[in-house]
Amino acid sequence: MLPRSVVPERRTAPAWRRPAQTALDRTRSTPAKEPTLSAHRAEPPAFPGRFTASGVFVCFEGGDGSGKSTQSHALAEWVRAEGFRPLLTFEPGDTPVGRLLRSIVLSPETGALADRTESLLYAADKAEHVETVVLPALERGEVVITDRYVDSTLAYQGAGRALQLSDVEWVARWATHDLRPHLTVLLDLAPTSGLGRFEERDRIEGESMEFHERVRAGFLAMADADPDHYLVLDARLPVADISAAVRERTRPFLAQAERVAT
Ligand SMILES: Nc1ncnc2c1ncn2[C@@H]1O[C@H](COP(=O)(O)OP(=O)(O)OP(=O)(O)O)[C@@H](O)[C@H]1O
Ligand SMILES: Cc1cn([C@H]2C[C@H](O)[C@@H](COP(=O)(O)O)O2)c(=O)[nH]c1=O
Repeated sequence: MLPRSVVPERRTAPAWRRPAQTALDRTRSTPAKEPTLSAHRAEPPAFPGRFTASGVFVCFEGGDGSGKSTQSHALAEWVRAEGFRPLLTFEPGDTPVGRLLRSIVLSPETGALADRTESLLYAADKAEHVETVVLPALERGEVVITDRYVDSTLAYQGAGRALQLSDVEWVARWATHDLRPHLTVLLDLAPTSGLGRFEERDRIEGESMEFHERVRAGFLAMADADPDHYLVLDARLPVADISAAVRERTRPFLAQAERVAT
């Protein structure tokens, strides 16, 4: 090994370490460089939200059993029929490490977890998901449809658990590069109805009704605060009616997706 004094200082990263420009670099609200550590200390960074200019990012949110999976599949089918490429995905668990995280957070055998541990495990799943699945697909101009995203952690860990919402949000926004869906569809349903749609309960579904009521209120508050990016639908409506409303709100965004070559 060379002594430190003769190792030339590298002022810029070598080309192989410099990331290529991504869809995220071309978002509408883009601090291209991470603030320095001292900047973080002086002024906590705000999270204004970043929306990619390529591809379309649609998210389904709502309580357990509200119909997210049914509707995400229906939207993906329609997107394909319209001549675009859908990428159907979900949180937690749609990456190799995410599968392990999912089994930890959802398996009843895990038992009690510290609220912060649970929050960080979900955040880790999101970080991996955004970096390896969501962003690359948006970069390719695809229509990414995710069953749950950051709002789920804001509702379940932020409103449901005894954690400071702003802390949960900071971690989740940081984990996801503050990437936001162009549209979030909130399927609103009373927890008694949603949980009544199936018999088995995972670790989170097994929480009290008060917990699930706080989660529902958390989702509704987020949608209320930002109507431009949310579509709230009554999840008791017939499946076909919900699908039609979702298609109508999604259609204008397809202009920024890549058509499949024919
Ligand atoms: N609009 C609807 N009306 C009545 N039943 C519905 C409706 N949408 C979905 N369902 C039924 O409710 C159950 C749960 O639906 P689905 O799996 O799509 O919900 P989910 O929100 O993805 O659930 P989870 O939170 O467990 O992931 C399924 O049996 C599905 O057929
Ligand atoms: C993404 C995310 C999810 N959860 C909870 C919500 C559900 O109870 C489960 C996921 O189960 P699903 O059948 O796949 O919907 O996890 C959460 O608490 N925090 C999150 O960030």
